[in-house]
Amino acid sequence: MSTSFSSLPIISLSSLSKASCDEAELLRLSAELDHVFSTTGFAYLTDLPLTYTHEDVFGICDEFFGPNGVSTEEKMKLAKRTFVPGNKNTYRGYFPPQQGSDNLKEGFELGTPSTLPSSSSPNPKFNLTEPNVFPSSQSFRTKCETLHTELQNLSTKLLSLLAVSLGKPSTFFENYLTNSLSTLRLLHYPPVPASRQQELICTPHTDSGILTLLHQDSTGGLEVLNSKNEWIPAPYVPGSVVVNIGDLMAKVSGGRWVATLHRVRAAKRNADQVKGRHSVPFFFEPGAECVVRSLDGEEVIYGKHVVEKMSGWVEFQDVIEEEESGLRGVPKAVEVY
Ligand SMILES: O=C(O)CCC(=O)C(=O)O
Ligand SMILES: [Fe+2]
Repeated sequence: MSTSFSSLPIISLSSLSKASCDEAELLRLSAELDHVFSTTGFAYLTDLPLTYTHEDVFGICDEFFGPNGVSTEEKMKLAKRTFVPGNKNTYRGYFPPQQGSDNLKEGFELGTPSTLPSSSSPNPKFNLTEPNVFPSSQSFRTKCETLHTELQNLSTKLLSLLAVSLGKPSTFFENYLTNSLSTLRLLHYPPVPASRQQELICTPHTDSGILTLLHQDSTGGLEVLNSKNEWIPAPYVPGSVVVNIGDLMAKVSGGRWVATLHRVRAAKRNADQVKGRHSVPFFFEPGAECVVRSLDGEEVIYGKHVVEKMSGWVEFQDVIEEEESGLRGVPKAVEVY
């Protein structure tokens, strides 16, 4: 159960960067993670074992979404097939703002830089293991791939700490790593007009998967729900990423950990907020064929779980057919992990 917290706890990961890690320190860190996931479900992680800075991350966003970034024409070449029926990519790539919905964000998504063996998709409309697509800039691609690799490594370390906190061997979640479908998502919420300040730009949701690591810019607006039904602001803490667990991991833990509701409201606008908001969630995901077992014995195939989660997404709708019959409507929802 989520508790009546009034701010998110901060956990230092400095011990993960040390050449030789003290066993007692790792046990303490594992207990700390267990505590936050059993109470708030959310925390800030600081002293990160990452080689790039917060500025580097948002520099990447600017390279894609900024005024000198990727042109609309090039973005549409990278758009998923739902948005551009002639394109090959179904699962990775660009998604444009959804006109007509209250959720005007655009995003660019990639999976692992490694080639994944193809897997029989639970739904023929999506190829979960398809290769990434990128704009022409090689340096943009390299930076995105580095970010993905480092966040995957960090997630791997967190998973072994979480395994220990459950009284299991540190390798307990190792089967999640084979052909992992983890997704790195660059997000841009365009600035909202003054009349819409404080309105929701990302509707309340829990993340559906295992573990999320979120880089957010300093715009603010992220809020997390506590047990008293109060929305607690989670502003940017310098040098941090926000970590939270998803519905599936809450289930894996037999309900010990909590997947907490969160949302984003448009921040009060000031002169330097012409860019809108950028955030970069990394969703740690097992492989499509991974059997995710809960402590209470339930099992789900991860690929099946993903496709079920997507049933509310715009990609899931038969847009091409609807377009052909002139019926294209407002999507039910945009992607939320
Ligand atoms: O943009 C944010 O800060 C949060 C995004 C988020 O919660 C999500 O994509 O699941
Ligand atoms: Fe989320």
